[in-house]
Amino acid sequence: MSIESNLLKKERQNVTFSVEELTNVWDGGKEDTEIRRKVVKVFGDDPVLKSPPICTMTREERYTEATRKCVYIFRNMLQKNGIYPGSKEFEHFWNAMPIEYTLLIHMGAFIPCIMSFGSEEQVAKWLPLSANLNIICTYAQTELGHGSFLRGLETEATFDRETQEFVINCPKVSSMKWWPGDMGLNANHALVMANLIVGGKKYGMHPFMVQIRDLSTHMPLPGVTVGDIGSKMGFEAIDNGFLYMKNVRIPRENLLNKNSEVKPDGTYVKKASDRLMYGSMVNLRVNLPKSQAIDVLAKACTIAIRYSAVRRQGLLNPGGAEVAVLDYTLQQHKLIPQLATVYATKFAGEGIIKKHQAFLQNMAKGNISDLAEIHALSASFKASVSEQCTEGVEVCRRACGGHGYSQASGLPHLLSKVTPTCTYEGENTVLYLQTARYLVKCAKEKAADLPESILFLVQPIQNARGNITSLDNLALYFKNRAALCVQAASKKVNQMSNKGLAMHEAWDKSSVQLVHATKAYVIQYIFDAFASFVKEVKCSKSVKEILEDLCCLYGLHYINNCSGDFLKLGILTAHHCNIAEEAEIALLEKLRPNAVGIVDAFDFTDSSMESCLGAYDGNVYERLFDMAKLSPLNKEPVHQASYKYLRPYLLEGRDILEGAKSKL
Ligand SMILES: CCCCCCCCCCCCCC(=O)SCCNC(=O)CCNC(=O)[C@H](O)C(C)(C)COP(=O)(O)OP(=O)(O)OC[C@H]1O[C@@H](n2cnc3c(N)ncnc32)[C@H](O)[C@@H]1OP(=O)(O)O
Ligand SMILES: Cc1cc2nc3c(=O)[nH]c(=O)nc-3n(C[C@H](O)[C@H](O)[C@H](O)COP(=O)(O)OP(=O)(O)OC[C@H]3O[C@@H](n4cnc5c(N)ncnc54)[C@H](O)[C@@H]3O)c2cc1C
Repeated sequence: MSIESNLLKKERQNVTFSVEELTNVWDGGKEDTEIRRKVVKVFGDDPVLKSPPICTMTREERYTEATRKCVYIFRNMLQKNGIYPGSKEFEHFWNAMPIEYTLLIHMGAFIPCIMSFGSEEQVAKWLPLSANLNIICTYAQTELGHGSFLRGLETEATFDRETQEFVINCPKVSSMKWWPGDMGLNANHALVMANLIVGGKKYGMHPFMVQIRDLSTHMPLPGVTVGDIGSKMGFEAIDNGFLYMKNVRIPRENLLNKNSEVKPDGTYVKKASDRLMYGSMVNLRVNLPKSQAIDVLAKACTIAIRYSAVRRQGLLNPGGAEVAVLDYTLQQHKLIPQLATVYATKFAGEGIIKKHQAFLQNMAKGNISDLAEIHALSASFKASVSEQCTEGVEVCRRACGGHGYSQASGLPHLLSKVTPTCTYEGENTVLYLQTARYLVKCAKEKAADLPESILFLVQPIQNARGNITSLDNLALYFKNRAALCVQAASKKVNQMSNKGLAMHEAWDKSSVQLVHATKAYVIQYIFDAFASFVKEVKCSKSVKEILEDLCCLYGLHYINNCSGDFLKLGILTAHHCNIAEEAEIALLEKLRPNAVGIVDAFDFTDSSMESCLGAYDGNVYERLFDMAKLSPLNKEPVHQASYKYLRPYLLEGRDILEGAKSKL
């Protein structure tokens, strides 16, 4: 056993709680852990799902491998192993997925969309075809020229009464669809968001099913120009695409018409609120943070903490032995708060998923009264979580020094996976502003008219009592800060508008404060949800203590990072801030011996991380060397480029050196 493996073994011997029990809490119960492990095992044992490490493959190989595996998973594995949407197994399915996958938009965005936008007949037609991969469909909303401002989308769907068809057109280069996943190479259909035009009148954005490729040859259909947009910062296995449509005709029935319809005579019938057009985005904003951001940070923490426990560099005691870098307070200050973020966002996110499910049940009965609240909550939650996780993964990457820059660490891959979560499914600033709009409205309402999650905005500020680092007091500080920030931002909007500025100008001039206030709102939500979870969870004293410490650390770390705000608003004094700072450092020291145990509890398999630094056995140096040997550049002892371009000068060098030698 290597020295490094031994070091991790010792770390595990010092853990003071049951790792298995914390895994159960993380998964949602013992039974869930068993189900997740069963699913992970089925995937892990299957030889068809084995691939070379991604850092040894070209983009084309990565796309091909990911497509091969995903077709196999979706066509052969899910049904055979009882992994159906809605089942417990399906909830844990993301944990088992290969490190790179395609068909994500088809399965994760298009299928939920057809179910929310399609009539019963349309769902009956398209759902089985798409579930069986008989058609591959992308979600084509964003255009080259517009992504955030959906009213600016330019693609048109004009009704032709004579032929009972819609004619789809991208009038300008800027109107072509750009970015949709699975569209460049795999899709033969696109759910196109286009402006509906009937009899010269514009009705705004509507969803249309458009066939883009021939069903037998897979060649683009007449009028369709489609392809891959090229290499990106990450997502290299995915064929994000462009789609340019010129006079593409589709039958009238291809307008997804659960919420609105065009009758054969051209009459436009609106059946439900326009807002439901945005429903698919709410659905993804609620559901994607867990698999695309929180789990990504959890993996980065696992890699960085295991590595920091075996990486020995420098001395703490002059004359003593070299220490693991995790023993430095500053390394703990980088990494352990990231663990707290993983826990806080995961448990807060579960609350939002439950709220969304309740909303969907009410919507099925025709009640959409909670739409504004769930939109505001999901928009700011997606924005805040993606931001926190992206920053966290980069902290983990840099905390691994030089090796964190190597693809072999697995960290660059995780960073390039998490960073676009700040952009897709709504650019974060744009989403924060959406929530701000809701908060400013709520701040003017009477308590009786507000949902419980927002009541604190209009209630009197309460003072904290007793220990300033208790979870109750921390929750109160966050609530007070959010309420004061929202009130201040609303006041600024009103003052500017009272001075004579038009509302949109007053809004823009206040937007820095509005986004700041929204961030304060969503952090209080996350902290409150995590603190409530910690209070209520049934588990042993030792596991509860870990969760309480992580929750307290989440609060303190945040407060210490923006203490100026708390001081400015009069919520904390300088004395309180000093106490908070010392309390955070004390918590880091307390959690340090359990850090490896806490990341072990995530229970990630080595193959799900593909990291030489983060493997369970801690054998980092041998793994790095083995991976370097697999580099395609090492295939031959002399690379052609060195031979071709350098050799003439090297030969000159040889002659000079050997000439010098013969003169001696
Ligand atoms: C398990 C599953 C995992 C799956 C993993 C998949 C991985 C995925 C991988 C990658 C996937 C990537 C896939 C992709 O990236 S797909 C592309 C995603 N694109 C976006 O998200 C675009 C972002 N832009 C927008 O959402 C809109 O244009 C906004 C909202 C910004 C403005 O728009 P607009 O200018 O038209 O509207 P308005 O501001 O006048 O507001 C009008 C009113 O509407 C209300 N409103 C606005 N929005 C919503 C809403 N959503 N629900 C309910 N209500 C909403 C709003 O509060 C206001 O209400 P009120 O104040 O008047 O009362
Ligand atoms: C990896 C990836 C996958 C994607 N997959 C899909 C897909 O499957 N389907 C699909 O349709 N789209 C997809 N997209 C597109 C994505 O949804 C958009 O890029 C996203 O919505 C942001 O829009 P934008 O690019 O127009 O940004 P812009 O809005 O142009 O943002 C540029 C800057 O302008 C700022 N800004 C914009 N509006 C405002 C405002 N009102 N106030 C203040 N600041 C503002 C933003 O904050 C940002 O700083 C994907 C994108 C990526 C990166």
